[in-house]
Amino acid sequence: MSAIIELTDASFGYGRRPVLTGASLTVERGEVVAVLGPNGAGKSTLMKGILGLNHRLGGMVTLFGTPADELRDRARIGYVPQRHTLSSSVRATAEEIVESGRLPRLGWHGRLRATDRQIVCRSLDLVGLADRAGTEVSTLSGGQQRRVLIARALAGQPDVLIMDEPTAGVDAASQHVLADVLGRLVERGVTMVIVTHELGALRSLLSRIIVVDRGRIVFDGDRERYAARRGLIHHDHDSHHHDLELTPPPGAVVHGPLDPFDPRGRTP
Ligand SMILES: Nc1ncnc2c1ncn2[C@@H]1O[C@H](COP(=O)(O)OP(=O)(O)OP(=O)(O)O)[C@@H](O)[C@H]1O
Repeated sequence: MSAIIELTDASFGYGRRPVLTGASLTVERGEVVAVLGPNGAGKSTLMKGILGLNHRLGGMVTLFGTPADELRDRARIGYVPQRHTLSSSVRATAEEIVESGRLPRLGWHGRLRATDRQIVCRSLDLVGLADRAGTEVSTLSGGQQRRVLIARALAGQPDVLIMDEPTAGVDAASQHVLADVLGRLVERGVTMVIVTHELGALRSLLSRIIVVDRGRIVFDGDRERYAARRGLIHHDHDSHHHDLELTPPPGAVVHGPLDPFDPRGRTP
């Protein structure tokens, strides 16, 4: 069976400016991959690159065995963007928001049928918000809104869920609830790529860890290998990254030739 995501020497950026270069990686069905790295390293750029939301400046992206540009069924990839909560001006219930995630799956008639409604209910249930279906989202907490957005992505029945910092900016209690939600998805075999600053409660769920630093993938391995190499990782306490701020450790996976450009050296 083909890999869900396959990048071969891929470079992504904005306009013609490269931000992440020489990225090669494969995500197989059922894997749960964390993407770690300091602020501005290029983690979101990597996610957006996979989704085709920025410019690919080189290399190949293959999704479900098809070159990304030729993939018709975009709904196969669920995406929960970074720092995304719902605006207080959104007047919709949790259920209505989750229903909107079902739109790409509706037939020509464009109406929700009984099976669609069941999927919407199940998605809300999976994120622990079944009892809030009729609640206005603007009255929900930040953590609950994030869960509504995860449910919206799930309602599209994606083959892979890409989440950019699902636990960022929510309180500790909500972080644990979110980790439980992700745990339930792992039990169901949902393939996930999760950008995160802290492995924290997610650690036990992960099958692989990828580290991005200064626009390069500098580590790609399982939890054991990551734990073994962590000692080689240099901590920077000025950063709000609790897990790491690193320079490429010896033997790290660095694809392609070293790149002279350093995104952090640039003026915004
Ligand atoms: N839309 C954009 N247009 C131009 N440059 C951008 C854009 N988005 C990000 N960048 C630049 O790309 C670089 C990497 O940013 P990116 O958001 O990918 O990092 P990140 O690792 O996700 O950081 P963080 O942990 O802070 O979210 C930064 O220098 C940033 O300024």
